[in-house]
Amino acid sequence: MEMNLLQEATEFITSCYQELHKTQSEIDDRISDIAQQIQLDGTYSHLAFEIDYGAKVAWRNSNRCIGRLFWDQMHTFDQRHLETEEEIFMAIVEHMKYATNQGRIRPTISIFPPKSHKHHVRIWNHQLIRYAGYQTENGIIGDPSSIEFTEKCIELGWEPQYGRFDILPIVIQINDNLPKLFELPKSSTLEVEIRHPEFEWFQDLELKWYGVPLISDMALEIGGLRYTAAPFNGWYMGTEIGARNLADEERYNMLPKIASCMGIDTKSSISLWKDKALVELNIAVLHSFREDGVSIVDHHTAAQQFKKFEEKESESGRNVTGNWAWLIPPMSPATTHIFHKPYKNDIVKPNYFYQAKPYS
Ligand code: HEM
Ligand SMILES: N=C(Nc1cccc(CNC[C@@H]2CCCN2)c1)c1cccs1
Repeated sequence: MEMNLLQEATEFITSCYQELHKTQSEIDDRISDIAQQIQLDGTYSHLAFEIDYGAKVAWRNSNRCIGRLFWDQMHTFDQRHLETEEEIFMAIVEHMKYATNQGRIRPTISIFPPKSHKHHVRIWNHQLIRYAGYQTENGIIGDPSSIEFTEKCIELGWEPQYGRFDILPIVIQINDNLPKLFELPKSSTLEVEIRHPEFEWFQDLELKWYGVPLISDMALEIGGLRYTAAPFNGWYMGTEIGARNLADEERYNMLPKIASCMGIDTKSSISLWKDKALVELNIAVLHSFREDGVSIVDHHTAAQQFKKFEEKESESGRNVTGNWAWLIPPMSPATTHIFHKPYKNDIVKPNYFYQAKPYS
């Protein structure tokens, strides 16, 4: 059933204040204060501790996330006072430097003004750091999943470089103004060159990936308010890079090349050449990040951490919700406990949600 703003706010304040061991009278006072704000203004605003807690619980409620053990250890940058695209871009660079931390990645979220009648902030990027993709007459260059957004950037004046790993500009739009483009400084985009611990030839593939995954296109919903620009980061699980981004046929499609460099017959599947290439690519990703001191987790360790999360949640008297198809890793899924049990995919708020693309 559809809840109105006051009902959503009441539900959030009640659960948030109870979990923070506040008194019933504090809850009642806060709710009547919010009711007054909504009466007067049609909306309300969160206190700093409410928004910090809401962002953490939204992570705890993210059914597709295997990394939730650390849900209460995230840094929140409260940037709700910022008004211009330039200020927002500077805050994004500050977030990236803080989160990167020379490789010892810190889970971090920056929260820009929520959607209201006055303003609506959108970051057009899917992730703050991502490689461009180009459809050219002799094939695709770069990341195929970025082709549409790259074309948009070029339309808005961005100069294409037609390389395999060109970092895209940040595109920020406020209300219906023309979106503004900003180039990221090199110092804010740590990258890892992929090499293999045994195969010398691996580095000749000239593969690399960026160190910090920073999702910037999801909306954070807390107590009925929608934060449409709230970029967040954690660290990578190795399979995201090694079993999807560099492996998928519609991404960098590296498995045939790796298998042939390994001298494996790729003509028939029965040699399991794809699987052998996949394992070595993932070994290379984990090895390179680890050797460069950039945080990363292998899918076995991540699954163990998720198990601990499940145990901690039940100790706290909370049910764990999850999306099984997303929680199992894309490599050797049945070697994790996740594969062998069901999860209820109920949607609980606060949470992070997809939102309509701001461009067509
Ligand atoms: C700290 C390390 C973290 C790790 C290793 C991790 C791992 C993952 C992985 C592997 C996925 C699946 C992504 C995919 O298959 O495309 C995922 C999904 C997700 N994670 Fe985490 N995560 C971490 C931190 C976070 C943080 C800090 C947040 C938010 C505050 C978060 C929120 C989410 C959400 C919302 C999804 C679903 C995204 C979608 O539906 O497309 N995660 N996570
Ligand atoms: N390790 C991460 N991976 C991650 C998390 C959320 C979303 C995504 C991107 N998911 C969408 C892509 C594109 C289609 C299927 N996967 C990656 C994190 C990103 C930000 C915080 S943790």
